Amino acid sequence: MTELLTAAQMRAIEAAAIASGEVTGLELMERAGRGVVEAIFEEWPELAPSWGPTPKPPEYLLQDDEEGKLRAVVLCGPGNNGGDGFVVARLLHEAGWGVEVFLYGDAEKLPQDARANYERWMKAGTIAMLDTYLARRKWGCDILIDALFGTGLSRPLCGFGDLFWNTSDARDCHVPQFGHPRGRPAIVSIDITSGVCSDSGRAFNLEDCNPNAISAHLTVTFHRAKLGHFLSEGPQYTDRVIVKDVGLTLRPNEVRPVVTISAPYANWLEKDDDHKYKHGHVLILSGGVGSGGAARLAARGALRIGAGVVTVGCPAAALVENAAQLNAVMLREIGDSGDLADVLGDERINALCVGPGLGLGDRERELVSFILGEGGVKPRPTVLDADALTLLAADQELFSRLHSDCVLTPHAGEFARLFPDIAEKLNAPSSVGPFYSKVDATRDAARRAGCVVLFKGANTVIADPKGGCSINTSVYDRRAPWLATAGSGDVLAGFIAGIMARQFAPVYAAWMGAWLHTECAIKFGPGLIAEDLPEQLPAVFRDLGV
Ligand SMILES: NC(=O)C1=CN([C@@H]2O[C@H](COP(=O)(O)OP(=O)(O)OC[C@H]3O[C@@H](n4cnc5c(N)ncnc54)[C@H](O)[C@@H]3O)[C@@H](O)[C@H]2O)[C@@H](O)CC1
Ligand SMILES: Nc1ncnc2c1ncn2[C@@H]1O[C@H](COP(=O)(O)OP(=O)(O)O)[C@@H](O)[C@H]1O
Ligand SMILES: [K+]
Repeated sequence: MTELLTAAQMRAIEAAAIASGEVTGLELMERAGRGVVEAIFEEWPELAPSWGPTPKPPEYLLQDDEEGKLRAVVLCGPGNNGGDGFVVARLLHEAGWGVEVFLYGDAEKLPQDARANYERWMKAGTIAMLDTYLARRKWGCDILIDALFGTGLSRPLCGFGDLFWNTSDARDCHVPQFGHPRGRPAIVSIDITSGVCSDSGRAFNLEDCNPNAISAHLTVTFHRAKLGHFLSEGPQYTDRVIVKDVGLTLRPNEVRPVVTISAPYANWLEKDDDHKYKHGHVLILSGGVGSGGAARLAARGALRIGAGVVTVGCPAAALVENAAQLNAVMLREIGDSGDLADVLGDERINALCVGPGLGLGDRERELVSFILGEGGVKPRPTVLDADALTLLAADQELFSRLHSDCVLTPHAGEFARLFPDIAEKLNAPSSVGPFYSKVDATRDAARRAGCVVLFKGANTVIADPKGGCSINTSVYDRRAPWLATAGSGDVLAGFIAGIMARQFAPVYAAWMGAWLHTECAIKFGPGLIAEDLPEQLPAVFRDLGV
């Protein structure tokens, strides 16, 4: 589990540390710059001063640099991100590199600590204006440091993205051992790639200029990753994010950070030596003839994840079709709410899953309404997905009966139907940051619904009504785009219902279900179809030590 911070939270942590006398701003900046240089040498060990024979620089560099030095270009902005850049320039220079620094903005207006590091750099080298670098249209370096803007960027930039498409010496820059096949230098962003909002991951866009953000091979951030590294377009602008410790202590009483979900403990998932009903009984409602596939996928997911018993309920006409496809999963006729009341008379049924392939007719509305307490039925932990979400979106009275043991699992389209105003705010073009993020939207939705909301996508955000929020990341080393395949959401709904049947609170069931779902996709790899997902669980459990 890793905490992810907003720019305001990071500033508050830094300010508290400085105010307490624990550290000065200047020392923090020095640690940040040192962290960047360390990360560069860790990422490309052949560049580190202690690494064996001096690496041979590319030929074009030898022409204008007889000493055969490695070269860095550092682009510094007008704030403290630029200050970090001056520190990196100085440290690389001390390590024997040829370093050129270009400044965007007015040196006289640099904030105090950045100004101090500007002065220190000026004793070692020179500074030119950024325009001269842009006009040169040559990379002229092995590593380019993006220290233009960090967490303080609040308005769109124009023109910096162009730098990466108009450079004539890109081919000459090809240095195979750096592993960048497009022939660019290694591009390293300090804190966050300039042009990306650190709270939302959205790029600051201006209509006439595209792209507006820098694309980096590596981003080095400090203390904790920022939300923008994971959300929205943020991950598209960097291949990797490394977090460097700068000696700050997070004060959890002062900030309530969003967390990334990590592997559940094995003992949470282990079963004790008890009988099947002690491991819970899930009821999944299915649609009519020809529409049972989604419920069957959910049922398979619920059973594999460890529910003791799983039952699918369907109309009489669909019994034969479902019976032909189900073995370990049980089957009951549920035509209307009377049938549902009979089945729910069995108190051992302790988790419900409703929505996948359900349908949108009167029968289905009646069933969802019954599950949500109409007629006095005891509310049980319930996953509402797919068609159940569409029914909720169309019926305010139904929506108002959601309770704290519900989990809503919308994808972006369902989210927009359920929470149109929130989705509009999330998708509205905006030029002033920080932008409203998927985290903000999911938190607002959970507060309104009064239950857990799991907002799906490459990054799935899970929020509870009290503001607790976590992200199941599926980017960087957990990338699994092949999970976007028909029916995979149905399996996820089944996973969550199965975990709730094992008596985990809805929010834990949501985050464990989402994490295991991605893990199953990673385990299988490309070519995955929804049916494959539950079948990966035994191997995933083995890896976890369950
Ligand atoms: N505060 C601290 O003590 C530390 C800060 N650190 C660094 O400082 C960064 C944050 O510094 P700042 O808050 O100064 O923010 P930035 O350096 O990200 O930039 C803020 C500056 O850019 C200007 N600006 C914003 N949008 C602009 C635009 N579109 N065009 C032109 N100018 C624009 C602002 O008016 C402000 O002057 C972090 O990302 C991190 O790299 C690190 O050195 C660690 C210590
Ligand atoms: N690019 C992606 N990378 C990783 N996971 C993704 C990506 N796109 C979608 N997913 C995941 O795939 C699942 C798709 O669910 P959903 O949209 O409900 O599909 P369906 O209705 O076909 O089952 C969700 O769990 C979602 O988080
Ligand atoms: K930056």
